[in-house]
Amino acid sequence: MDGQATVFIDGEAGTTGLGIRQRLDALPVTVRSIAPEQRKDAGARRAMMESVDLVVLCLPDAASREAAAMAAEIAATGGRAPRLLDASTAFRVDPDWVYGFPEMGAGCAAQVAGAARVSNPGCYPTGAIGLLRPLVEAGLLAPDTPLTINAVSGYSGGGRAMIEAHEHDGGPAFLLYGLGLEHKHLPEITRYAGLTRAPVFVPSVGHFPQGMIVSVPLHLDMLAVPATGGDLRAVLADFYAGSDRISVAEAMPDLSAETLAGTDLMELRVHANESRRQAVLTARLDNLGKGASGAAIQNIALMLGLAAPAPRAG
Ligand SMILES: NC(=O)C1=CN([C@@H]2O[C@H](COP(=O)(O)OP(=O)(O)OC[C@H]3O[C@@H](n4cnc5c(N)ncnc54)[C@H](OP(=O)(O)O)[C@@H]3O)[C@@H](O)[C@H]2O)C=CC1
Ligand SMILES: CC(=O)N[C@@H](CCC(=O)OP(=O)(O)O)C(=O)O
Repeated sequence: MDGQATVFIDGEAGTTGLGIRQRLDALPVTVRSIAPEQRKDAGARRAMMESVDLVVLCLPDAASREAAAMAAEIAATGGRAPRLLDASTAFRVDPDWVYGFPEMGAGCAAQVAGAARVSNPGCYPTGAIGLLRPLVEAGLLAPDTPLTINAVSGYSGGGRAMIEAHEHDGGPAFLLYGLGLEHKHLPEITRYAGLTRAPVFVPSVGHFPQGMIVSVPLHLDMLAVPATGGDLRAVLADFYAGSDRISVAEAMPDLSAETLAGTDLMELRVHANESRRQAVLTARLDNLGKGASGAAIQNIALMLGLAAPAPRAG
């Protein structure tokens, strides 16, 4: 690639787009932006697409699908189609897209680096897969274990509309939702955690802007082999030993969801009570950091062959 790579963020003014725009200042790339009044103009977006190396889609699912179709049409008609990184849920389990979770295992970063289309992981799945996949791979959790995942997110997880609802109208202090048990993140959690049985997923949103905890209660006797909380912790610590963003931390008596707001970090913990043979696994992250824009900047750097910037660490 001659000169600096060019990047267009479709949805730059949105919550995730803004976080990516700010982080791009740390990379040697040229960011091309669309005039705000043209941000939904299909012709202007198409022209921008044809002029850059990478388009980052920070749009609702339907608009992402339209944008990806536009890129495919550019390619099919002999135009210069860009590579795509999509922040939405639209393509997370699509076989034509690479799932952009570089820490998920050997070879994942290289797959992202070589891909034409990369799907950025969801915020809740980053915590859930981060906790569960190493334990399934190690044979401690059978793929068909009946699991429950509880989670709480800051209200920025619902994008501009939910931010406005909380900041102008005063949203609910705590809302349990997704009680139809069909949350949009279930397919990617199930697939990339290596499970064959979909977990019961119970998300919630609190009246705070940013931050997230994903937690998985376990009876240790449900494990596939006899093991202690210390064994679970050792597997996780070994899995993430080389990561500068995901760490395995000491168990705590309580956890605040907001502590990692503003960072690109994720902390995993195993809180075990051996005499009861019980444990709770937790992942704490910023839904807008490692759960969205922080992960996107890792994927952008990989796709463009650049060193990832140091993670925001608060
Ligand atoms: N918030 C979070 O924690 C996370 C969000 N995501 C995903 O990122 C994506 C963006 O979410 P988020 O940033 O929160 O949402 P926002 O609502 O904050 O931003 C979406 C942006 O897209 C623009 N937009 C909507 N429709 C179109 C269109 N047809 N053409 C061009 N622009 C359009 C919106 O403009 P306007 O406001 O004027 O309509 C807005 O600027 C979603 O798919 C979401 O699932 C991923 C991980 C975490
Ligand atoms: C609090 C809240 O509403 N959260 C959103 C998830 C965040 C999001 O937009 O999903 P992605 O991370 O997959 O893009 C939800 O449950 O639908």
